[in-house]
Amino acid sequence: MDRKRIAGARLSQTDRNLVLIGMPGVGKSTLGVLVAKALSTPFLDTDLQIQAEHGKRLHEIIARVGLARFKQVEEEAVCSLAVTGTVIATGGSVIYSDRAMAHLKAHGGVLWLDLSCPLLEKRLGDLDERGVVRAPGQTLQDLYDERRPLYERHADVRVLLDGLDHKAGAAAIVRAWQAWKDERGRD
Ligand SMILES: Nc1ncnc2c1ncn2[C@@H]1O[C@H](COP(=O)(O)OP(=O)(O)O)[C@@H](O)[C@H]1O
Ligand SMILES: O=C(O)C1=C[C@@H](OP(=O)(O)O)[C@@H](O)[C@H](O)C1
Ligand SMILES: [Mg+2]
Repeated sequence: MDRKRIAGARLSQTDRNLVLIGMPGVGKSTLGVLVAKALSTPFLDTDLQIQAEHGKRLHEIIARVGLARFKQVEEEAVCSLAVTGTVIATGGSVIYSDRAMAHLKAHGGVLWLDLSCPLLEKRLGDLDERGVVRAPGQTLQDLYDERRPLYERHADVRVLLDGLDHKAGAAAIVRAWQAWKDERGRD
């Protein structure tokens, strides 16, 4: 379906995308797949789209083009999405782009996956190997403090994942999604 048709269409409730945002390592990509399986929807990971377009890993793209350009690349990739009824895992830095977030929100509900910073720290290895949009010397805690208000601002719902394994985390997301739709009178 092309973007014009989506923009002009009245999305039915089931057409809404379920959009996952949150810090790197919180589980958007892995839990997103489980949620898509549970809801019998397609799954799309914007990071994988960007990697496939460039034929490179994210940290290599960031190293090559720099942080500012990477944010533009991410914004362009997100703004060109034209899917419906899909679980979308975003990259953790997408919330720096108001334009990307507006595009995602126009066609979806946004769930912020949150995990306390010490738990996140335990889970993540070398941030440089992972490829994270951060200034030199910025710690994970610094990044969490910087981004928390942005995730909060852009999210329709926050899902706290502390103490939940993959299965329980995915189930919590599905519950939060259904509750959000029920609250808004959606199916
Ligand atoms: N609920 C969870 N409990 C334990 N480990 C998890 C959980 N969710 C994700 N992980 C692990 O954390 C790592 C990062 O997950 P990933 O989905 O890549 O995060 P993101 O896409 O948000 O950066 C992966 O190794 C994944 O298996
Ligand atoms: O938070 C970030 O700065 C980033 C997170 C990555 O995705 P995940 O959130 O899936 O790790 C990826 O988009 C990119 O390397 C930048
Ligand atoms: Mg991911």
